[in-house]
Amino acid sequence: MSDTPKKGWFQRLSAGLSRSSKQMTDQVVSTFVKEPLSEEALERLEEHLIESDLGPAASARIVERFRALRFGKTSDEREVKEALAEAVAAELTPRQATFDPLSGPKPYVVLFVGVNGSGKTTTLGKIASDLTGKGAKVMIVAGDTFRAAAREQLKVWADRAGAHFESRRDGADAAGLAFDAYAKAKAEGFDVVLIDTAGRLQNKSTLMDELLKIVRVLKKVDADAPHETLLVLDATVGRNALEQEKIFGRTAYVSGVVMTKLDGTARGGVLVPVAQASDAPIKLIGVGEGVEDLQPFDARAFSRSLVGLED
Ligand SMILES: Nc1nc2c(ncn2[C@@H]2O[C@H](COP(=O)(O)OP(=O)(O)OP(=O)(O)O)[C@@H](O)[C@H]2O)c(=O)[nH]1
Repeated sequence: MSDTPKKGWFQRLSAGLSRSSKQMTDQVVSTFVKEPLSEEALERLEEHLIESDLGPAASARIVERFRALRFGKTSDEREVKEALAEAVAAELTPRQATFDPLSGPKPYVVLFVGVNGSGKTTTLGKIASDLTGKGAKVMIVAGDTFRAAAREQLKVWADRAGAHFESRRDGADAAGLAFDAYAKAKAEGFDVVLIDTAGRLQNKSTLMDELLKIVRVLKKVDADAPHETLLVLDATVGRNALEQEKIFGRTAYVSGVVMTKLDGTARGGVLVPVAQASDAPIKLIGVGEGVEDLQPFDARAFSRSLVGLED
């Protein structure tokens, strides 16, 4: 992730966000390039921003910034895009934070939560590959003990990354597995422990009970564990991501949000209301299926890519 050369990294981000940037700028830019800034144009801008899923509150603030700019007839495409990027970045910059499991206590325990299909397993696998690539000793724990397919998929990622893999079968107690795996990781000098969790029935209390139980037993080993709880949200579900954030954010003590599949949607702007609704900052984003497509969240770079500007 963070070791990827900056240029390639930005290009991947822009390629991933191309559908969103087209949606964001096509109408917005043409509105302002063709005519001077008017109340009517500002109203249309607000509509376009809301259609791009930026949410009503942020859209209204962005429009206010545009009103203050007082574009004349001469405003060109670049000027409009720069202003839009700056306005989006102003919304997102306070909501970014870094994910750095190698600078904390060892073993650094990261819990992954989110509904099935959100990209949890893939995100965990990409992080594992990045960390082993940096020479870290990594353990992956398959906390979804009910689904053989989930376990197998995770095992493939563990093998690919060269990470140690811990699992149990057929609905074994996930908290028991997490406790034993963490104790082993501690005894054997692992740097990082990545724990996948079940994501079914996100609205049912049993799932939250199971998550809380995992957290409780990890704290028996170290009161500060898990050191990070990443909530993985799929951008393609649009504003449903806000609902998921609410459900998990309420109970799971989320410390960071990962938004995946930003390449699979024209509505990448949804990151803005999610970032603002969440107590936890955005730490990583997924813009494709490859290992290099999981990137640290950089509000400025994201905002520039979202409107189709270069770095
Ligand atoms: N295009 C794209 N696809 C992604 C991204 N992240 C994950 N995926 C794909 O999304 C699908 C679901 O990802 P998983 O990692 O299996 O999701 P999960 O949350 O673990 O779901 P379960 O395996 O059902 O528990 C897979 O086909 C991934 O390859 C991304 O950033 N971009």
